[in-house]
Amino acid sequence: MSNKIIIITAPSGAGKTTIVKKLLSELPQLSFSISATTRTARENEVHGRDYYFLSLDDFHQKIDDNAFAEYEMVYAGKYYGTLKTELQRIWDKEKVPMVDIDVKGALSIKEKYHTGVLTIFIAPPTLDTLRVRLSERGTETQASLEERLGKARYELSFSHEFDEIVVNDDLETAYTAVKKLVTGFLGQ
Ligand SMILES: Nc1ncnc2c1ncn2[C@@H]1O[C@H](COP(=O)(O)OP(=O)(O)OP(=O)(O)O)[C@@H](O)[C@H]1O
Ligand SMILES: Nc1nc2c(ncn2[C@@H]2O[C@H](COP(=O)(O)O)[C@@H](O)[C@H]2O)c(=O)[nH]1
Repeated sequence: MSNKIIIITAPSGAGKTTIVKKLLSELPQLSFSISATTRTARENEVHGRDYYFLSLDDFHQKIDDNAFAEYEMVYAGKYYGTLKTELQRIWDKEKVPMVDIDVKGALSIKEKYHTGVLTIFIAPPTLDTLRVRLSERGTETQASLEERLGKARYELSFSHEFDEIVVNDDLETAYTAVKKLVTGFLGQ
């Protein structure tokens, strides 16, 4: 298999992680690209499964070593990045990295790797829906929720830069649309 990459991006709360998890459970050709981050682990998150949780010093060292395919300061002064070694680890298994990252990071990878990259933007039906979903997920403080919603307005203006846009209103409908795009890209 050639070195393909699938990127799913969206404003926080649009549902990309929900869709990505289901794709990973149904398509064994895919493997989750584990990002590095300087944010602290949430309850139930495991180092090396959900993220590589790094100290700020370690993250800076990897920036200096040019170890990232892309990285961004995404929220609350915390860095998130896709390690080149992570993409290679997945390609070495003859699988396709499933990359779940923010909009700017997605645009960087698209620009850097050009061919063999499928980019899908998951759009929320409305900004109000995002607020409800993030509140009900129960992971955000009032301040972090407002930060994510503020960024969402900006990120939505980049949706046209991606190969495909899928609106996640009804989850099953959105998932079916994304799966069709992914299997088409994988050549099935
Ligand atoms: N179509 C949908 N209808 C209703 N709720 C949904 C739908 N899709 C996802 N959700 C719920 O919305 C919340 C946000 O979804 P999810 O965590 O997948 O978003 P995300 O885009 O990955 O956010 P983040 O970037 O912050 O990780 C979750 O609680 C999820 O169960
Ligand atoms: N640019 C990157 N963005 C990333 C990466 N890994 C995750 N993310 C995005 O960060 C936010 C917040 O995630 P959370 O786990 O704190 O809720 C979310 O939008 C992710 O998609 C990455 O490597 N690079």
